[in-house]
Amino acid sequence: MKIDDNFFMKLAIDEAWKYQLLTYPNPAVGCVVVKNGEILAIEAHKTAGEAHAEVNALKAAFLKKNPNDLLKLKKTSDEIHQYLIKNHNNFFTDCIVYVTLEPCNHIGKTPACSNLLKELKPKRVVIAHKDTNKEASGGIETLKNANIDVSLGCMQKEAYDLLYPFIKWTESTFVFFKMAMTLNGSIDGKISSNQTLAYTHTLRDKIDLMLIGGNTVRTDRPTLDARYIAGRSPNIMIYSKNKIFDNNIPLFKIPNRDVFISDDLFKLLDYKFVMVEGTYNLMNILKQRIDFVVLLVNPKIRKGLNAVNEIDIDFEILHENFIGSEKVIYLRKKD
Ligand SMILES: NC(=O)C1=CN([C@@H]2O[C@H](COP(=O)(O)OP(=O)(O)OC[C@H]3O[C@@H](n4cnc5c(N)ncnc54)[C@H](OP(=O)(O)O)[C@@H]3O)[C@@H](O)[C@H]2O)C=CC1
Ligand SMILES: Nc1c(N[C@@H]2O[C@H](COP(=O)(O)O)[C@@H](O)[C@H]2O)[nH]c(=O)[nH]c1=O
Repeated sequence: MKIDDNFFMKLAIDEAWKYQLLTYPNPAVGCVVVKNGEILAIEAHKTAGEAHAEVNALKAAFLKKNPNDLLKLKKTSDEIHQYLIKNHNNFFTDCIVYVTLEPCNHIGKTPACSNLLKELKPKRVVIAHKDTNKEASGGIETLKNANIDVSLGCMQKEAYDLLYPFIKWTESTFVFFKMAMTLNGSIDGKISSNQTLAYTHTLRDKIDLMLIGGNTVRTDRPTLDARYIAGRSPNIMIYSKNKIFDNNIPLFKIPNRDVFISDDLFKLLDYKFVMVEGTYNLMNILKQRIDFVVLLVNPKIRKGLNAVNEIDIDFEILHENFIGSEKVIYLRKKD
């Protein structure tokens, strides 16, 4: 294996995928810091409002070599920025920083990463993809103006796949289809472990709208909240021609959220970040509208409903992660 820019950038991309969709409305971003060939930090942006990937990585890199430094007490992005700018002691001048997205150039909920890098003056900054968001872009210019060597375009295709949900929800609506199954394709009953259900509930907590099929509501009588993480219950659209559902189904009893029944899929376009919880009936109906499929696979074989259907779709695997001993697979339909 060649230890080159692609190698380090791949580490940054893989780290960012661990938080894919969880950073909404921000993009998933990863960052690696290398000092004289040694990897000091592999970090990511984890949730909106908290430190960006670069800030987490620069902090971790500095602490790797200065483990008792007061920096370890600095928690917020603001505090880390200010501390590093005052106390970097030229630590980063022989470092290369790999980042999957152009460092932000604006002050949002956190200060600008381009300004921090400008002050720390790493030897080189390698960037996979330009920022598509006009408000935050311009980081490359800022770094170049500070005489920092910048390379752009390393692993751009992979970085684009990583960035795609952000591009889509910024411009219009990003729709992903979440489905849980066993190895032999059973889709009914409790398939996922509690750890994977907590991941599902974390997604429920982040989205603007959940779409669910009418049969699922009638058969499963679901709750569709985020109780595994004590999170926010999503607003729900039930896709059905039928306007009457049993009011005693638990999902109707959850306070502080909207539930509506509709046969109009254009309603999805009123939202930016939509999760469909479904299987093959709904996937077939929605196949032209789905951006990603998020498949949760529990490696067990069980008897159960194996939703065979007149369905024919080819996918590209974009990424795979483990959640404990289960797999989460991110797929995109091939054209
Ligand atoms: N393992 C997992 O992750 C999951 C498993 N499931 C299971 O899978 C089974 C199948 O679920 P799934 O494939 O998601 O889909 P569903 O069978 O729940 O949903 C399909 C829905 O589409 C509606 N529909 C079809 N055409 C139209 C139209 N033209 N206008 C309006 N509505 C329309 C039907 O509505 P109508 O009500 O009018 O018939 C039907 O309720 C469920 O019963 C559930 O048990 C479900 C979700 C996740
Ligand atoms: N069984 C199953 C899923 N099933 C989905 O969860 C719904 C039930 O939600 P709730 O009533 O809130 O528990 C069910 O109708 C279906 O949409 N999802 C998963 O990630 N893993 C699982 O094992």
